[in-house]
Amino acid sequence: MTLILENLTHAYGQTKTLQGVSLNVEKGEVVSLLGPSGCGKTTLLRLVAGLEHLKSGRIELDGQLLATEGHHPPPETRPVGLVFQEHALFPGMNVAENIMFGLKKLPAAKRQERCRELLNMVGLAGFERRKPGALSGGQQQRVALARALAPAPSVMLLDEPYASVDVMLKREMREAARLLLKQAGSASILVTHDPEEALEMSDRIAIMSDGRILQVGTPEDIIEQPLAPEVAHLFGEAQMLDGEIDGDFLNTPIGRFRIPGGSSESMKGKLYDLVVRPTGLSYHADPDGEWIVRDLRYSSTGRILYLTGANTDSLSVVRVSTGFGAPPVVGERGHIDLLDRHAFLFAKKSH
Ligand SMILES: Nc1ncnc2c1ncn2[C@@H]1O[C@H](COP(=O)(O)OP(=O)(O)OP(=O)(O)O)[C@@H](O)[C@H]1O
Repeated sequence: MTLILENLTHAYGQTKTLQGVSLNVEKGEVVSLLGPSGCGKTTLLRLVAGLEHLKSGRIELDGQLLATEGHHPPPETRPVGLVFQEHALFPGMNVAENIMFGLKKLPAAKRQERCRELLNMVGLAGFERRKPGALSGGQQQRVALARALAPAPSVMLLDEPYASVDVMLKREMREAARLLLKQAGSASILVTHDPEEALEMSDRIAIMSDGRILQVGTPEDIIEQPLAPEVAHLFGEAQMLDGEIDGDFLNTPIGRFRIPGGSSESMKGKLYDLVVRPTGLSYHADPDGEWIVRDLRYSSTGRILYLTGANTDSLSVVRVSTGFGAPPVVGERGHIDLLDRHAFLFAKKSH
């Protein structure tokens, strides 16, 4: 076990930012913190980096205490590499000088050897003498990654590093960065609010909300077995609907759905959140059906149908995934079935 965060709390004045966060990150593992703006992701990174003082809890690295209440070693003494969105390369230094900045303790020959190695790793051999201003955004980001990795830190912290990169480049950079981080063997934490980025980059994802971690798991766990509506809602174009159990059906404002396997006695009359992805529903045409096809869209994984309830005036749609067979006709009626996968019922908490 490399990095252990234990029951961390933090507040800026009266605002509680972290409320008892615990997380372990193994050597060579990439863990993403995923959650909405303001949930405390950056604060968690800043605590590990030493840019904020911990109010309570402890941070351990390789069995050694790194920080706790009253013990805050300064950032430059921590074996931590940082990559932020605004990559903060030194504009007056060339690429090689930027990368070698954290290697001052090494003899010059070793420094240059490490710099060459890193430039090869990030695919920028030959760019040594360029100034950051003469590089593309993607190249600057790779230099920032090389600079952070140069001293071989035990921990790498990345805060929305690809937020300003265009979509096509983003995928390539994420793949390359993940391989580099795995190769470097650091315990890495990546902050993002983009579920796709978390899925592409991570061995595990920690879903955060309001200063707490709601769930930690592999991408597969998080997608297939979400433990809270907020978690289920993040992935795969999910929709969240309020509903009340009525026999074996869930009545929602936009229509009713049969519950696969029926409802149990204890569910009857209770309020639920239904979180459903288009892939969690199936459709078949039926002139007596309770749903009307309003629109459809082609996607790389099949067609998405947009349906409204035939017995409501609501124009709110439910999205249903179908295959590539003959498309339904706009205006036709049909049935929708909730499937066992990708449709999740969560009992509403009573207040
Ligand atoms: N220096 C500060 N002083 C006071 N409040 C702060 C400070 N930094 C952050 N906060 C507040 O703490 C909360 C958590 O902020 P934090 O930056 O950790 O969230 P985040 O999840 O990283 O958000 P984002 O995705 O927008 O960067 C927010 O309510 C924010 O307004």
